[in-house]
Amino acid sequence: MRPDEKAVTLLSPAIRKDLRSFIDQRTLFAFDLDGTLAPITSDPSNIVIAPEISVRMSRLCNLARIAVLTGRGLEDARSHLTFNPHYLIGNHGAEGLPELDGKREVFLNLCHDWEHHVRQLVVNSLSGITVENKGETLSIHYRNHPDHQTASSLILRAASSLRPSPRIIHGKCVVNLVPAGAPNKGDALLSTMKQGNFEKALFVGDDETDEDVFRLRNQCIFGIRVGEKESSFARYFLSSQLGVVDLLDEVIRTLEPM
Ligand SMILES: O=P(O)(O)OC[C@H]1O[C@H](O[C@H]2O[C@H](CO)[C@@H](O)[C@H](O)[C@H]2O)[C@H](O)[C@@H](O)[C@@H]1O
Repeated sequence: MRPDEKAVTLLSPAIRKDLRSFIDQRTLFAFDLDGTLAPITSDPSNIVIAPEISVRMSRLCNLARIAVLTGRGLEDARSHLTFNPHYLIGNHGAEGLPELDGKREVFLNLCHDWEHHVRQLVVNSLSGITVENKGETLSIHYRNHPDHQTASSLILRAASSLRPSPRIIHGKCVVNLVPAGAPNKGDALLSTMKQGNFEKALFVGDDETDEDVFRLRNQCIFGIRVGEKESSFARYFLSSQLGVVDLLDEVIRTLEPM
């Protein structure tokens, strides 16, 4: 890391102070994966959690309870993790919660049908568009199409013609289609807190799907967004993904016995 990068990746004194007085060993520490634990890359299969983050996450797993809440499918997410979280929730909240067992089949069938239609409507006619069918949800990526605006409008038009209508979540060069009524990341975090009797949680995320947690505006959740955004509901921000290292250091320092 260059010295000028280091300056902007340090936590602000305000977050540091609030964080120290909020967290303790009984807090659930929840993290998003893409854009938070791993930097964004052009190929979704090539993400890498940096060694500086891996080593700190493994340490944190021994000090407290850790959850990863990701838009990826569970098995895919697991294949990229370098530590073993105590809770792993996939598909934006639609996979991995105990209360979802009976709904899996319905979600899989819906996504199978949507994938078929989306391929016919956009993928076959536009270059650089890929559909990631993750079982319970679909992600339609347009990062590799030369005109992002045109690609996203065409994908949105196709998505809004699907029946039954999906919930549409925008993301980084991606449009996510989620079955209506499936839990979102906010629901998933609250459910995991209840399941494990956690009174408080810290959550770090970077994207629209993570706003479902920030939007709760729950005093028991310390929400931190990676990357400032005016319209975000998050209370705290890190200027970039590199700031996660300093955040983890602060958490570990606060939790470790003196
Ligand atoms: O909730 P997350 O863990 O942040 O997952 C959100 C989506 O992440 C992946 O797509 C995004 O990251 C890719 C790799 O950096 C990038 O190439 C892509 O443009 C991003 O949209 C993943 O592929 C999706 O399934 C997740 O929903």
